[in-house]
Amino acid sequence: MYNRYIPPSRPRQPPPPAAQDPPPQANPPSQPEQTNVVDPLAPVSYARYIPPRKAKAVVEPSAQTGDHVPTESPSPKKRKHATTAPSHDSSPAPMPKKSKKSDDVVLRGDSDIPESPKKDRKKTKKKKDKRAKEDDADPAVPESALPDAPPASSTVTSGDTASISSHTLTPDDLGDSNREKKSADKDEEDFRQTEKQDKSKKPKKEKKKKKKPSEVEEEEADEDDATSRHAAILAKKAKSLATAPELRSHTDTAGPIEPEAQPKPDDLGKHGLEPLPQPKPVEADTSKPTYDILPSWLAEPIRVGPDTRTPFRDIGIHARAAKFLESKGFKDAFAVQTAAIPLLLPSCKHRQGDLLVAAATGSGKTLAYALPIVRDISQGMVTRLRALVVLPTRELVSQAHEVFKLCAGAFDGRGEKRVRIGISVGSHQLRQEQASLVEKTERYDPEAYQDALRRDREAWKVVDDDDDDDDDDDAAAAADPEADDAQATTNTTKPLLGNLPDHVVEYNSKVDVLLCTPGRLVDHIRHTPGFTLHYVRWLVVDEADKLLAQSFQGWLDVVMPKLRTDNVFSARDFPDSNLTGVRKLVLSATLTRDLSLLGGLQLRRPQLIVLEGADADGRKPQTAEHTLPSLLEEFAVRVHDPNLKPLYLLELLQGDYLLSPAESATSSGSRAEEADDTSSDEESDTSSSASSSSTSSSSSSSSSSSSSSTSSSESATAAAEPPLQKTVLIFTKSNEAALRLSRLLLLLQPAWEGQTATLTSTQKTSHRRRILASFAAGGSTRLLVASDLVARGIDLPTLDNVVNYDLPAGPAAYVHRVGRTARAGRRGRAFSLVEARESGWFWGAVAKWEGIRRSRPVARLMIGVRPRAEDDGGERVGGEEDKEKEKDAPEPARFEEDKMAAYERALEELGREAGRVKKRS
Ligand SMILES: Nc1ncnc2c1ncn2[C@@H]1O[C@H](COP(=O)(O)OP(=O)(O)OP(=O)(O)O)[C@@H](O)[C@H]1O
Repeated sequence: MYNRYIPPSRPRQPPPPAAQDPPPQANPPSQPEQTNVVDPLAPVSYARYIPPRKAKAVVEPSAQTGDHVPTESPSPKKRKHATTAPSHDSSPAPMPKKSKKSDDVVLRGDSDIPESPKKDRKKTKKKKDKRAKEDDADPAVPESALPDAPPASSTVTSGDTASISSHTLTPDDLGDSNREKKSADKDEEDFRQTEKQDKSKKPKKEKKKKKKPSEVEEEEADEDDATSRHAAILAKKAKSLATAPELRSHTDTAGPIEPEAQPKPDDLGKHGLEPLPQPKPVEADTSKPTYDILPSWLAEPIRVGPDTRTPFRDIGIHARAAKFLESKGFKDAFAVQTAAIPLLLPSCKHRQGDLLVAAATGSGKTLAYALPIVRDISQGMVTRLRALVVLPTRELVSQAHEVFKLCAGAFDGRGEKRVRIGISVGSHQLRQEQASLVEKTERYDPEAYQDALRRDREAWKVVDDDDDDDDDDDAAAAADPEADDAQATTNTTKPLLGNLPDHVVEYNSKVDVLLCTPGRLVDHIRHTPGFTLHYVRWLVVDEADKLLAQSFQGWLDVVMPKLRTDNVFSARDFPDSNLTGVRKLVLSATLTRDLSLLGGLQLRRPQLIVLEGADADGRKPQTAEHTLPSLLEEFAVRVHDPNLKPLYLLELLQGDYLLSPAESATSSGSRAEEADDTSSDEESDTSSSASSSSTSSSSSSSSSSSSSSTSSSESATAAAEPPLQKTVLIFTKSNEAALRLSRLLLLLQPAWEGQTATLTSTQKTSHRRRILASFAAGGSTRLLVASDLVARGIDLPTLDNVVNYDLPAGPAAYVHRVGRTARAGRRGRAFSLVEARESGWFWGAVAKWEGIRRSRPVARLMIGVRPRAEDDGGERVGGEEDKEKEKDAPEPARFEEDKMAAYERALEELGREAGRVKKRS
């Protein structure tokens, strides 16, 4: 049943148009009426909410809606649908017709037979209504009976009533008068809302329509179209509702839909239910994970126990060289040397290819590659650049330089070529280095001279031809390093005109082996005339994980193509074997197993040597990523209060925790105890200014000289404090932290003044070298505070203790840091100060990580004085290892009061000194 809400009468004048909707540009505010009439949206919104008017006429007296009927009806003239909406008693002639329609609705609701009011409709309307009637009569209307696409525009006429009737009388709805009533009520509500919104517009529309009845007729015709469209849509819905149970029952009974049991494509099309295109099902990945398909050389490395020792003679080093080595303290070959050297000698006829070595710090990797390389080169006659050794830092270059010089001495005999070794680290100007690496001479060669002359003339011709755009080309060449490379190649392969007649310029390498940092190597490749890699047959990448992981000016991309080209016939032939090409040696204590990184090296027939013994718990050895020296002891010192960290360090340095030199020396073949200056009588082949024999004992700390302001009590303490006997390398997180800690230690212990040094990357290279030499040679320096600069590769044979005052950035850095001690078969100790917030990371990623192979677990060390539970008298618990009850001791460590007071005074003094430095700068 439908009801109609007739709004109460309102002021008749329409609201000012400008106040509600800003008028469009074409209709200025001065013509509000016209604006309303041409508004294209108005009829559409109105059409959507037209109420079922006839029904309302029938039920108007109903008590349900009676309350809403206004006492005063608006004038018929003001209402647009005076001819279409029969809600008002004063409606003119169409009113009876509408009443009849209303009756029809009621009838249809009861009898399921749609009766259409056809008589006063146009011909088209009749046809469409007839079709709608047929649809209603038969819910399973075939698709062919559906109406065509609806017209683009539609207006509302009384035909809408029929459409609404059709909606309420679908087969499913029939007999459910309550639902119909609710639906009608809802429609009525909607209409009321819409009517309220459109009220201001209606009177004008009505007025206009009254004036033009023909327009009203047209609108009625359009509304008929809309009606038929609605009817078609509803018929479609009815049809799909009718087929739905059928489909559902089919699915329920048949279980999963078989391909043949699915609805026919025609049916799916009818309902718009065509299946969407689906992606192909993903096939299950049956390939093996990468760790299972590692190349055999990586999966099955050559394993060697760390304690293996073999006389050099037994691994192919001839007697004289072996004797020379023995005289320098290298009696037997270490494990890694025992495994590697035979594979690199020409006597090895089997599988001569590239070699990768993953062996602990201090295991003697440098000698393992230096010895066979020098031996090979010593078999030749002419000096050519035959070996490139790339290292990440200057310090490592100069350290490896010493080992190569030692080996050169071992193979410097009758019938052998004296091997010349050069370094390039960027500490000198490029021009200086160029002069030390390449020699420029002139050779008499008329034929080559004529050839060079011809090329020279051709080059000038080309220059003349291209004169116009010369500038552009130069700029492009300058910006293109490849062009530089090409030019450098031409310079070295084709002789240039000399200054003397019939003479050509000739470049000769002054070195057989070049030890270099990657950046400087790239500089020489690009900018040094005559510098060529054509004859290189050894490429060593030491500390390979670092060199491959960091770009270093993309050095590998520059170097590798140079090693591929074979411009000079048989230039890379090995003298006493049938091998040719470049052999690559890749080494590190933390060697990467990342094949994508190693791929850049284009390895040929590689083999991997892994230095490893039994695990701490005696299990079968397994390949761990990193291996620590077997004689290294590790300790974790729990720092309860980070503010007191320097006191923990002081306590550690003064206590009995550190290893003494007497304790660290073992009988395992170490040459540390017989350390002497092996290089003093070596002739230097290069312009290197390295003078490792300097053993200046002066403290290097820039701030270590000032100690005058220490208090008398401190001086007294200092006088009582014996000088340090043990050697300690303390790592901090930065240069600044190293300087500060170093100064603080001296303020706390002035007696260590001449024994403490600081090493940072901000210092001059020569200064750093002096400090390191002093420390390595067992000079007066006992305490070295350093940043990570010396964490990797630096060989300090007499160093017994390492302290991680600040923890390193990662496990690999830890391995390299602690690996500065316990080298070459000596014992060593490493202490890490661990704050509470670092504890989880340290134990998880370092101390208990399976990726680090260690011969014994990391021990816990408690430092300081902690109150005893019973008497608060204080109990010294330092030195007790790994006691479960002390693991998470809640109460912080205490330090004696005089130590605390001295610490506070030292901090104050440090603050004052920092203030003075600030003022000065
Ligand atoms: N056969 C040997 N006999 C005695 N001492 C040796 C022998 N080989 C090497 N050494 C000494 O062992 C120490 C460590 O050698 P080296 O620096 O080559 O180790 P490494 O494996 O390269 O260490 P790192 O990974 O830290 O760079 C050096 O002091 C070296 O002189």
